[in-house]
Amino acid sequence: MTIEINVEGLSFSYDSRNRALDNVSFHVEGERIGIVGQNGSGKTTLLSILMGFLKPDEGNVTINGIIPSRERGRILKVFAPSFEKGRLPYRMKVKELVELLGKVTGDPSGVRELAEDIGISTFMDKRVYGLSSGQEQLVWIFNALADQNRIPALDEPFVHLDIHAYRRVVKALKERFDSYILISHVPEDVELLTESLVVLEMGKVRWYGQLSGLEPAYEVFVPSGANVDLPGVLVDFGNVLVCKCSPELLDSMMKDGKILGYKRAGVRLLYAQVLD
Ligand SMILES: Nc1ncnc2c1ncn2[C@@H]1O[C@H](COP(=O)(O)OP(=O)(O)OP(=O)(O)O)[C@@H](O)[C@H]1O
Repeated sequence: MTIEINVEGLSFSYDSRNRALDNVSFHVEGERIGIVGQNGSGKTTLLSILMGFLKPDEGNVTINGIIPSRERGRILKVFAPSFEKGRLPYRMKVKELVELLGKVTGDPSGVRELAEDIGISTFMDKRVYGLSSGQEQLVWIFNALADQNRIPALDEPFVHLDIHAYRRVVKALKERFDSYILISHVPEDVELLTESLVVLEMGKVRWYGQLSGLEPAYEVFVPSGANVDLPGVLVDFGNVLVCKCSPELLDSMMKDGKILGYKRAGVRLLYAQVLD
């Protein structure tokens, strides 16, 4: 399902001193929407407004034609949000939550399969208060992915996850859902997992649009002694340099065998420019 978000002149303050969102306007449309920005840039606040948990001080917001501040019940029928600092019933055992979500969604076997796939079946007998941060985060993600009829809206879902859990969650998300909203401060996650993007900085929108419209760019890893004409050096590790690179330059450096590795970095470079 396509997600369409329209935001016009949105401002929100938690207190009189700081504006968490300051006259924000953007339009994004697509199946997989990313919201990226540095710490404190307003990502969670924006998602809380989109999901109807906070009311804008000023401005207009619609998501798939729904006005979240007026129609919270409707929003939560369409979207399943998962926040980084969520609240779960603390005394509940994980297996009780799995059973409950099985009943609520009417798909107990699908829900048990999801629990298995993302790895929470290994700590089913624990109560929520006894979970590690990563385990608790997995339970939150499980909660948001349990109902396949709702679109997950995930706030920093990978922060506490180890590489195995990260891979399992990404696989479950991509296999089960065509559409989702993903908030992250990690540009690589957004680049790999989304198609349409909003970049926030200090409560303002700095860029929005389709990732396909971004110029392809790479970061290459080069030994510092290599005799190469290097473009912008981003990081100097002493023995290895990380450099910004166009697709053409990457191609010729690869033919010359002069690089140790490379990765796609369109969003990272955009993000760095925005923050410069
Ligand atoms: N409950 C709150 N009370 C007061 N100020 C808050 C509250 N929650 C967030 N803020 C402030 O609002 C601003 C935006 O915070 P928000 O949590 O939306 O940012 P974020 O981009 O999600 O950050 P992070 O990547 O660190 O999670 C920050 O300056 C933050 O200090």
